[in-house]
Amino acid sequence: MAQDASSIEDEAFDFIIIGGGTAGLVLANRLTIDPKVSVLVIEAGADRLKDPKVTTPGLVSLMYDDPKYDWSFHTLPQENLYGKRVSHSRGKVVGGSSAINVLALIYPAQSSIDAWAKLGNKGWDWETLAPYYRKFHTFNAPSDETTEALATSYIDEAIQGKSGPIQSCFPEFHGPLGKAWPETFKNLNFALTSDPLSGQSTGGFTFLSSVDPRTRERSHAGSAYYAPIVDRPNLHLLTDTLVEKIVFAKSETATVTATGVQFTHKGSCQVRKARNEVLLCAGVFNSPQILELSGVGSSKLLQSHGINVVVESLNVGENLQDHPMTGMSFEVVDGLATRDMVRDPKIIKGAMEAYQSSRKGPMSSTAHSVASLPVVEFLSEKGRSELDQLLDTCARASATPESPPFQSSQHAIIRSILKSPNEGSIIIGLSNGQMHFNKALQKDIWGITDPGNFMSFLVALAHPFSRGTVHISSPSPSDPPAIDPRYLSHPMDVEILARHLRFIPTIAETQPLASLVKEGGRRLPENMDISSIDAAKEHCKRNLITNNHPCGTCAMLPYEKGGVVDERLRVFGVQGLRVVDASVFPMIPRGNIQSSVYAVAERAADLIKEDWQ
Ligand SMILES: Cc1cc2nc3c(=O)[nH]c(=O)nc-3n(C[C@H](O)[C@H](O)[C@H](O)COP(=O)(O)OP(=O)(O)OC[C@H]3O[C@@H](n4cnc5c(N)ncnc54)[C@H](O)[C@@H]3O)c2cc1C
Repeated sequence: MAQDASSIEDEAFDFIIIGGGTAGLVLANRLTIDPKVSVLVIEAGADRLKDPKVTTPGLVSLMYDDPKYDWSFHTLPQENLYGKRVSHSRGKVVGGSSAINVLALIYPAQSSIDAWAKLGNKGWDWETLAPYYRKFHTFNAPSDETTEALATSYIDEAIQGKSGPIQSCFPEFHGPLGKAWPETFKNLNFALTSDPLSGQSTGGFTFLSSVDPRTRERSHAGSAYYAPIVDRPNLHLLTDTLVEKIVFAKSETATVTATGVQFTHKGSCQVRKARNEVLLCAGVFNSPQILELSGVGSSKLLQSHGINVVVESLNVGENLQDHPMTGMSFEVVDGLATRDMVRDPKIIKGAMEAYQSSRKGPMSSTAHSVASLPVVEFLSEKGRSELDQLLDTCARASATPESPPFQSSQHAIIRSILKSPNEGSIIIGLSNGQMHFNKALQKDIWGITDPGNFMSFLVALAHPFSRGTVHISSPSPSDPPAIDPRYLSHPMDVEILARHLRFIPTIAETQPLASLVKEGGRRLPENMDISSIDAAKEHCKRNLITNNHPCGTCAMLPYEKGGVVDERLRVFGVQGLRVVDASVFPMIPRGNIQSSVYAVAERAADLIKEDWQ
């Protein structure tokens, strides 16, 4: 249970978990099933399990850029985005980013996960991981009315999770937009090919949400993995506590072992010992930061900040990947209700009352329409040869003597995915409200500042070539790390994104969605020009945001290929230390990544238990 550090003054623990977020709480739950195993979780944020902003799906955007919930990171000025600093929310509460995300439960393509094995990680292929995508969740079937309206009969119940902690369900509140979406993609010859959990699908569909259908509240690592076991005597959680560094011991034979964790709690600096292992689950930006602050990283960088080098590990903080996203908004026909209507306080009041009294209405759900497509222009014979030419030109432009060690094998995998007509290279989402892609802060991107009601199309690159970095900016644990995703630094990324962007008007002009777009209505951004590829590329550069899926900064790869952890997630060069969170993904999977974080953490729990049997 959550407690004061003074009440656990002299204790050592079998495992100390740094970060009570998505992956950290999966480990906490699974490891403490054995009452003989003691676990301490240390979380920088507060316990807000009962906070309506966390629990109510429709209130999600109120948490962004609020330090009570959000680390509110910003990238360094991005060279290819005219110096824009892209804002990155990250959950700073019990449950981590799963407590503030937009609840989309989407599964990756098989090829995305098989890529991990191809890169040298034995046992990390789809076949091994598929059971873990089922283990973390329980699927809840929709009503007949929803099955009909949102075309959800694609669900193959045989492959869905039956007893996992996270609850998945479809929204029972939906309007004409959600209904029109799957039908529109069918009319574009992009009907969903199979249940996405098969790893084999492309096409447009209604996706599941991480919502508990009994309460219509968010189902996240905090509510589903931690809250039910809060009374286990072998589990301890310290909240509002910032980890400063991992403590190491060096043996006579120079073996380095993680022996504990140093943290600040209520203004005092303290250390707790770990008998077995320290499990670093602080997320894609903070995990590499904590390794570097602890002396694990590039000696050149650490020495420049006056930090003692414990283990030289050149790849910490490298290999940062994300799904860059852009899009546009279309005004909808008069009378069609969208999220924009919440600008009227009476409507918010009514929606909140409906949610509180019967768990119904707009507050009970978030966006639920998505599609995964290949580049349509590249499907013809002419298009295929254009793609080959582009790939060759871009490969020449990006190959430099300083190319990172993982680049050529990762790029070969992306090339083969792009060339397959059965793989999606983009995720297109629909949001029922206006969006402002040229803004930097999350709250401004989602702000309802323009008159009128809109629908927005979001286009996110599923398989980016660009790779960035995150490194400490100072020796102080309180200073945010320097985040540099190097968005669009590989020329192929903007080529793909621009082509998909130009496909949006075709979607908007296809029935039945077309009948919901206002004739002669406004479009955002105003004066948008995507009439040529070059103009569309310019739109991408000026209107790029993140789809919030950064990963890869403590990559699971062979060391010489750019790895930080091995295939049992153990940090190279150190005993008793693993990383378990989105930072270990060697390559970003297609689609939203929380399902992969849960699956990886479930598998990690099994690996840890196996090693300590
Ligand atoms: C705004 C947003 C929307 C998203 N939407 C979706 C979506 O709809 N669907 C989807 O699939 N994915 C979504 N994602 C992505 C997904 O939620 C994350 O990738 C995933 O939850 C990350 O899990 P994690 O375990 O790696 O890190 P986190 O869940 O972020 O956990 C890290 C934890 O470590 C703690 N921590 C960090 N540093 C320290 C320190 N020094 N001391 C103590 N504690 C520390 C943090 O406070 C946090 O609780 C979204 C993410 C965001 C931010």
